[in-house]
Amino acid sequence: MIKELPIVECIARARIPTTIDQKQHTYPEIFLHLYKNNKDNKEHLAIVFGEDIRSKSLFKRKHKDETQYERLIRGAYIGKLEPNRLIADEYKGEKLQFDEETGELIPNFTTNTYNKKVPVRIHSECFTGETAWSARCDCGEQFDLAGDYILKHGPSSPNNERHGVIVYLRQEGRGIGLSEKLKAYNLQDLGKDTVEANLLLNHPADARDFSIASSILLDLQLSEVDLLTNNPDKVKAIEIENKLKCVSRIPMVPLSWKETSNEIDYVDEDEHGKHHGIKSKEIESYLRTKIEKMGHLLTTPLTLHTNTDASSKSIE
Ligand SMILES: Nc1nc2c(ncn2[C@@H]2O[C@H](COP(=O)(O)OP(=O)(O)OP(=O)(O)O)[C@@H](O)[C@H]2O)c(=O)[nH]1
Ligand SMILES: [Zn+2]
Repeated sequence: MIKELPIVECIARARIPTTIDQKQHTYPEIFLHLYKNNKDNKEHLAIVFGEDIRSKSLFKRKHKDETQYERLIRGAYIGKLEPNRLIADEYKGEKLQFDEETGELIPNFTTNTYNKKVPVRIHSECFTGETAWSARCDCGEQFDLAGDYILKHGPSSPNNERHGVIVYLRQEGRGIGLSEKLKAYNLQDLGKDTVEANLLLNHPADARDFSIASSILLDLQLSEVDLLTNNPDKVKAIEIENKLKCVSRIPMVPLSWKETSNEIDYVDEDEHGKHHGIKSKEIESYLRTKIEKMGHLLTTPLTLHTNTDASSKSIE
């Protein structure tokens, strides 16, 4: 069955110098792409590692009279921005060419887009976990791990720039929004698990739609990805026949499980050789529910379960 894909358009892109990878003192630059789409009115994002991964819709000429300055300002330029630069489509002997009819970029061998297989994380917004230090979930940790993974394992170009993408979807609370998620948290404190709480509020266990992520990856002209996730639904949801393939799944093992699992080789250790993951009774129950009720592909460590039958279960 051919999936009907949302239409996405990258409306702006900007270079972000980062604070990540501090141990190696390389501080890589990333390129933040902001998208609009025809399905919801949210501004979804792609955090792109690799200057030469190019968004088709960003580079396309908006109209015949679009000026070079307008293109520079919305981020549709090659090379680097520097004071007094005036031309977006040319840089150090490279020149973009466009189809006169459609305004689309014509790929050529100097200005081609990077289209090899890259690691990708599809991440859903979580204000509580990413901003408010919540120990109820591992979203902040997963976000950081995805960046660390790309910087260690993403394919590199001759200038040592790693390639990968984090698609950041504005689907707070698995799509139910922050206010409903806060109500769900109160239900969880009343003894319900994360799935039961959603259902009691008349929401599905997971209200998300990952098709916008597929459209964004296709717009970035990627056709093969390694997906960083434990969620089998995401793998199924983002694949598009003959266009977008998930070649392999990279498990996201919680850092606090590191002592019982040797699956992470891309995280910096502290001076004592330790990693510091989230430890709380809430995260235990959050992860347990994901594994037992949402089919997440994690091998459960013994400490996670009170009942011995479940404790020996290996789901992968
Ligand atoms: N409704 C609800 N949403 C939650 C709760 N805890 C976290 N979330 C949301 O769950 C989403 C986390 O999703 P992700 O980490 O991207 O994906 P996932 O389905 O957990 O799968 P992974 O790729 O394995 O991490 C975010 O939108 C969070 O805001 C909760 O208790 N209830
Ligand atoms: Zn979260």
